[in-house]
Formats: sequence, structure tokens, C-alpha cells
Amino acid sequence: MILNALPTEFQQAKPIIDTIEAAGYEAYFVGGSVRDTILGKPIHDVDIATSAFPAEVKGLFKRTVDTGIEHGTVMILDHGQGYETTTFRTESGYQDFRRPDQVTFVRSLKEDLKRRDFTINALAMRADGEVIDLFDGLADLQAGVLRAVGVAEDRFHEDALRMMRAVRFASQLGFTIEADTQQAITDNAALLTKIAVERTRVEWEKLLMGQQPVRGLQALVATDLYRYMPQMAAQHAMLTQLIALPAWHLPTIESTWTLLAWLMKLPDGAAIRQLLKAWKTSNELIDHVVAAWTALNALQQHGELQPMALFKTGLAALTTANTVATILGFGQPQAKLTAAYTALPIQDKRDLALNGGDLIKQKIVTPGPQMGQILAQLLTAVVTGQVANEPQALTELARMVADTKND
Ligand SMILES: Nc1ccn([C@@H]2O[C@H](COP(=O)(O)OP(=O)(O)OP(=O)(O)O)[C@@H](O)[C@H]2O)c(=O)n1
Ligand SMILES: [Mg+2]
Repeated sequence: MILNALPTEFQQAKPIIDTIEAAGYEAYFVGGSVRDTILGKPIHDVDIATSAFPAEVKGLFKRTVDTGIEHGTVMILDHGQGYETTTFRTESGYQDFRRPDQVTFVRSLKEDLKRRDFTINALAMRADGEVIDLFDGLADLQAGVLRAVGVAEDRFHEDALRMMRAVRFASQLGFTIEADTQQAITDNAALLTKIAVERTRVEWEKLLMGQQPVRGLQALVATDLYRYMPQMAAQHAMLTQLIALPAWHLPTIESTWTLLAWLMKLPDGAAIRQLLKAWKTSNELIDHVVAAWTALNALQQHGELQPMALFKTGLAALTTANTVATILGFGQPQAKLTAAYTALPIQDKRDLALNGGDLIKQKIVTPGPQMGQILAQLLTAVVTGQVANEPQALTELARMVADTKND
């Protein structure tokens, strides 16, 4: 098979392959970019595999960076782009089910391709677009099948994350996992606990954001793999519910966790924090999801949010909440929510026309907890439209509030 009209990413990288070949070595495009191009999907990064050893690669180019030289990876810098170029290698050891104890550089493309996870990821492409298909990856791409290269169990023992990758690709590509490969996942699912939570999380989020998430979820449930993900062992009913929802698509990481928190029927923000801590997400994500989940509750109960709730949620988490509410069947037109938010007198605390410094200058209050309380009252009054956001009106209100507090 020869691909014509290669995406620009490949055209730009072609001189790199040409240079390596001119020096007498082999070099190919490999991995996801080849797979996705054949599927007609956009690509993000192009990976190059070569028979040249790292030192030989470095000798051919002016600017290189040793990004992973012990595994054979050198980044070649060319017209503002970086190209990861990895020497053909075999791997051995895998005592921790995560990574090889030893990698050995080899000169054979076939040796390199046969240690890869799935046949559709074991395709190589020459710079001219000719696809090298040594493991029938093209037929599997055509048929929509995820099949491990060689003995599936061996591939999952080498890197247990590949089991998550299988269900993730099933979702992203809408593919079916071939029977022996799926059986090997069932047999080895418990090995997932050997994998760093962060790596599992990335695959889980990609699965949920995929084009056909139900495909991935069904495989996750059928193989019991979900039972070895953090905090998921008891979530069979939740996953079944997720699978049964009318066709849905989650566009962001925030929306995936908000939907999960909702379907898991977590009682409060603290329980959400605990879940997300177990998955080692960022604090920023946790805050966003807690805010979105709170807004989701209000949308379900009242179909709208009061001004102070809109203000506290913020537009980003509000959008997340509404995306999830729409999947659950109680969403609002997004334009309506955005308009309600934009119509708030202020969108940020810092937009209040009076600040703590002003209160002290005007001798309304001395620094201390009372100041925070008064500012909070002013903020509520402005956001709910009880007072105009003007220094004079706010000064008057502040005096009144301070007086009542002092009585
Ligand atoms: N656990 C893994 C990870 C990667 N690979 C190989 O390395 C390539 C590149 O890996 P990566 O970029 O992680 O995945 P992609 O298949 O390129 O998918 P994505 O589109 O998500 O980048 C894969 O295609 C596959 O050949 C593998 O065999 N086993
Ligand atoms: Mg990739």
C-alpha cells in the first residue's frame, strides 16, 4: 500500500528520513501517526524509527537533544520542530510489568515492530508513503480489530498499561478487541495495579472522551479490568448505567470526572475530592469538578442557577455542568446559561468597586475578620443586584453593615 498526499507533518519530516537513508541506514515513520493517517484522522506527532544507533543519528544532524538516549531516543531539531527518532530495539526483562529491564539496539525493522502492542500500531511507513505491514495491521485496521502482536499475554506482561490502551483505542477508533487479546486482558487484569495511577488515568480519560466510549466501557466491564482501577471495584452498576445512557460524547477531562462523580452518587464535595485524590489529578481539576458538580445539582433541582451560584461556579465549570446535564437529560441551552452569567453585574471579586483598602481609609473598619465579612456582604449585594457597583453606594452600604455589626 502506498499513501499519496501525505499530511504536512510527514512532508516536513521527510528530509530527516532522507538524511538518515543517504548515510546508509533505514528510517521509517512508525506508531500512531501512520495508523491515524491510514484511518484518515488528523495526527499530532510523528515518530521515526531507524536502524542507526543513537550516536550515529547524532552524528548526522547539527542539533539534537538526548531526550531518552538510554532507550535509543534522540530528538532531532529541524526548522523549529522536534522529531523523536528511536533506534530499532528489542526489549527484555519486564519484571515489574511496566518497562523492560534491558533494551538492545538492533538493525532489523521486524525485530522492532514485533515488540509493539497492537498490529495496527506495528505499521511502518517509508518517506515516500509506502506502508510496511509485517503483522497484518492493515487488515485489522480495515476490519476495525485490535489484535496484540504475537502472543497477547506476553505483550501485556511487558507493559500492563497496554490493557488500558486496548480499551482506550476501542473507544477512540470504535474497534472491536479480538477474542484472544480480550481473553488475555481478562486473565491479566489484576496486573493493572502495577501501573502508576497517572498513566492509567490518562488512558481512562481518553477512553471516556473517545468517539465510541461505550465500546471501550463494554470491554472494560467484560474483562473486569475496571475492578483494578482506583476506587472502581464496586462500580459495576455505575458503569452499566453509563453504558445505557442515550448516545453521549464528553468533550473535556473536566466533564468526564463530573459525570462519573454524579453517577457514582457521591454525597458531597469532600467525597469528590477523595475520589480525585486517589486518581492523582491536579488540585485545579478537583476545584473545577466540585464546582461543576455543585452547579449540576442546582440545574437538576431548579433548572437554573441563582446569581450568587452562577458567580461562584464561574463560566468554565458552568459549561462543564451543562454539558453533563445535557447528557443526563436536564441540560439548558448553553446560550441561555452563558447569557445569565454574562449579565451578572460583576464576574470577579476584583471587579468590586470598593476594596479592603478603601474600607480602612474611610475608617469603616479596621483590618481583621470583620473586614472580610463586610466585603462578602458587599459582593453578594452587588452580584444579586441589590446595590449598584459604585464606590459611593458601596461605601454607604458598608457603613450600614458595620454599624449593625457594632451594635
Ligand atoms: N505501551 C506501549 C506504548 C506504545 N507502544 C508503541 O509505541 C507507539 C507510540 O506510542 P504512543 O505515542 O504512546 O501511542 P500511539 O499509538 O501513537 O497513540 P496516540 O495516538 O495516543 O499517541 C505505539 O503506536 C506502539 O507501536 C507500545 O508498543 N506499547
Ligand atoms: Mg503517539
